[in-house]
Amino acid sequence: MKCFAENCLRERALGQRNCSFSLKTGLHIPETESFTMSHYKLTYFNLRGRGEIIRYLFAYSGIKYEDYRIEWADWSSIKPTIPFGKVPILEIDGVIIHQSLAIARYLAKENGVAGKTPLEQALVDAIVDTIDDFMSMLPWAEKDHDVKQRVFDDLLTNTAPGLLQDLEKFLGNKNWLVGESVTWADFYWDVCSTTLLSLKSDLEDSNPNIWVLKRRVQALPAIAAWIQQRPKTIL
Ligand SMILES: N[C@@H](CCC(=O)N[C@@H](CS)C(=O)NCC(=O)O)C(=O)O
Repeated sequence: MKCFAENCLRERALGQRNCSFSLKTGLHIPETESFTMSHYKLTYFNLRGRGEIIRYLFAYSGIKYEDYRIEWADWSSIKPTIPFGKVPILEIDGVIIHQSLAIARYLAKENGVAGKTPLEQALVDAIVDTIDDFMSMLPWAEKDHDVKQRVFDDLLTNTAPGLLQDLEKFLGNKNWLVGESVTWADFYWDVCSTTLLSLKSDLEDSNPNIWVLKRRVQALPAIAAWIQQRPKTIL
């Protein structure tokens, strides 16, 4: 039987721990024969988009996963097979989780970057949701090119600076957005700000501390390696 002792979960996912679980004693028993490594399959498009925060968490944790990237041409036939019809989804040993932030939060909890206490976790979630509120206002799927351009310009010029100022204030002189160590809120800031800068590079001209934070995230060895090796896509 698989061991679910808390301190074994991460090592098991990494394939570093072989253990089983005694129903008699409730303790884990280091053994090899019962060991099975979870299989993770991420399904998304060939974009950073809403899949990238999940890829960051896999990169940071070192857990192996299948990074399945759907071709646009295949999407209409794949969509009906996906629960709720949207991606990203993450399959873990046959269980499917949908919603990018639910997936990311799960991986963050499993890998110790969700915040150290319930209060920190609430603050991390609040920052992620605040950034996500803005990213979700951008009309990604708008068909009318002129309307899309106009709304993007308006949001990036008139709304984004206020958000960045608020984040700068929240961060203050701290190294990380929440607590004493990196959390997935820092990852989400890096992922989303990369997209924002690709749309409007002069956003970097003010609010210096949040851009220092971005460089701090990108300097984490596992994240730096992922950025270097990931497929190059526009978004
Ligand atoms: N809130 C969802 C949004 C999911 C979503 O809208 N996904 C888009 C791609 S970013 C999608 O599947 N679009 C294709 C479609 O709706 O047919 C999440 O964060 O996962």
